[in-house]
Amino acid sequence: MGKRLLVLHGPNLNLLGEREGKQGGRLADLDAALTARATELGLELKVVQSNHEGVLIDTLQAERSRLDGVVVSPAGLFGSHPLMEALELVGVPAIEVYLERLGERESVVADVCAATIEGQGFHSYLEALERFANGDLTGELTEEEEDEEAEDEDVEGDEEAEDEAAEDEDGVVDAAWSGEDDEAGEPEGKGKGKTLGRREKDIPREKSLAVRQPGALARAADAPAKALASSGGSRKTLGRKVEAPAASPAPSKTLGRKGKGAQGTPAADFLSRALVRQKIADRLAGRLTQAELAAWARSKWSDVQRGASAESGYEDMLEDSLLTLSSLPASKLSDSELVNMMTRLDR
Ligand SMILES: O=C1C[C@@](O)(C(=O)O)C[C@@H](O)[C@@H]1O
Repeated sequence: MGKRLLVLHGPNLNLLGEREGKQGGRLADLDAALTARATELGLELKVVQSNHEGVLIDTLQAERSRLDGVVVSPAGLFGSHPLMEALELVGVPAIEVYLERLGERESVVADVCAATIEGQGFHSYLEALERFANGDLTGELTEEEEDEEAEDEDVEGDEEAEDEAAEDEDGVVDAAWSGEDDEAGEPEGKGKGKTLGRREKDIPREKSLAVRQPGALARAADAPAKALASSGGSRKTLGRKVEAPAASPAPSKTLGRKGKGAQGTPAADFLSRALVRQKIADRLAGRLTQAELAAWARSKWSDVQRGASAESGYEDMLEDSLLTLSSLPASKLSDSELVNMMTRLDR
């Protein structure tokens, strides 16, 4: 059984892409891309969107006993203390994602998440899935350490499968994960008997993956460092902003239209895998139309023919990708084909 992840989409993400009036880049496209990637990675997903903080929290609590991880996209609830507390209480490793950059907005939810991935459109979520799959939640492990994590999880996964076989007898787990209308708010006591508010040492290793959930005390100590890492320099104390970031861009109020922040943004004039991935992510998030992406790819391809340099060792891969993307309006690549291309460009 693969790892089970809960993807929580926060308020207004049900309207993703609609405000722009463009085709594509909607929540259904995002969910399709997530499902496709999860299948490739051997992950099991449950995806819930709600405009209500309480429903997100109820879902977390109801699902907690069967989760290996949470991908939380708080959207406007980035400052939610109740959501942060729920994540901490359920003690399941979580990664926080945003389509756009947070900019000056201070996430409280970040305090209990292993990582925040922002500003990469759909790719923010896809990156989170990949991190859960390889066990490197912070994206900081070396390849060797990643392999060790994966090996450990294989062994522990076998043991867990035996436990689950017994639990599945009542049908609760399977029904909840295959049913479309699984209601939030399942009564307590149906799960595996894990307790809320578990301390770090009680979290089974396979649940903790590469990173432990910080407890309340650890959070106070860790928060400034993590806040610095994820917000580009601003400091915070448990979600309260102390000092505005010096050179942070203005907060973005739009859905899926910007997201081109400095952190991790590839240089636009140098052809790299990161740049092509970014353009595909822009397309998937509705920031670029098919025609715009194709025009961009054609012009980059022409630049390369005229001798412009490209990321060393990946010239052929980049040229092939540009050629494929150039004919986008004619060939109409599906979202999952675009996601696959991003994945190839990530290797
Ligand atoms: O809907 C959105 C997009 C967003 O959720 C993001 O992921 O970047 C951030 C929210 O503030 C905004 O309302």
